[in-house]
Amino acid sequence: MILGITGGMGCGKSTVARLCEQRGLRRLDSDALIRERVLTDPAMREALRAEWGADVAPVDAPVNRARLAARVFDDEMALATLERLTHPPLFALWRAALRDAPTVDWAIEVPLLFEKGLENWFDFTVCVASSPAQQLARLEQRGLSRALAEQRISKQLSLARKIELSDHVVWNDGSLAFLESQVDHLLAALRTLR
Ligand SMILES: CC(C)(COP(=O)(O)OP(=O)(O)OC[C@H]1O[C@@H](n2cnc3c(N)ncnc32)[C@H](O)[C@@H]1O)[C@@H](O)C(=O)NCCC(=O)NCCS
Ligand SMILES: Nc1ncnc2c1ncn2[C@@H]1O[C@H](COP(=O)(O)OP(=O)(O)OP(=O)(O)O)[C@@H](O)[C@H]1O
Repeated sequence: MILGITGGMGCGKSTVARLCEQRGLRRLDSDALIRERVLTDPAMREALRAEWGADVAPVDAPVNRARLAARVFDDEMALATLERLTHPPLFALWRAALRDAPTVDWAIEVPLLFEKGLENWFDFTVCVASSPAQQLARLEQRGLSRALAEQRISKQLSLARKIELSDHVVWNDGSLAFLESQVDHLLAALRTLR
């Protein structure tokens, strides 16, 4: 079983994926793969330097993600360029992981699952959702300003549309215990469908 976990930024995708992992699924976090495997690749850093300069992708230091974010999230062409560079290596990493362990159950976090038409990778899609107030509060708590959070959220499909498109919805406005009980119910239901 391959679960695709999507949802609003900061709504709790990673938290749900970790709960799935604790319940025996293997987890892949697309943001972490981009950060740790894709943006660290020397050829990628060179491509980013050619596009946005050495203050974004220095020769002797890691890519400055805050500067890169500032360049792309207010410029649609720049965001498209970054996605064109980073998505193929991300998909190659997914493919290799799935190929190496074809019989395990997977929970894959994919922020842009519907935006990029990635449904066919997954047996089931799950949207993790919360109220806008809760979403912004959690993002602010993590140090992202309200303005930057809203700018990034505006580049994604609306949460309402993600809810409509997904097979299952986990509502994460309450306690962690409530979230855990929803994940337990969901996995029990999905396991009977296999
Ligand atoms: C711009 C970057 C460097 C900013 O890094 P940063 O550490 O600040 O954020 P991080 O990668 O942890 O992403 C946090 C959240 O931002 C949102 N986000 C990331 N990329 C995008 C994007 N292309 N479009 C809309 N929202 C995005 C997602 O909700 C994600 O969960 C980074 O997000 C990036 O390289 N993005 C492009 C790759 C991508 O499209 N990733 C999503 C693959 S499904
Ligand atoms: N039910 C909850 N109760 C309390 N805190 C929570 C709950 N769910 C998530 N959080 C916290 O909210 C923050 C955002 O959650 P998480 O990182 O799982 O979201 P995300 O959707 O993966 O975010 P991003 O889109 O930025 O990758 C984290 O600090 C997490 O610990």
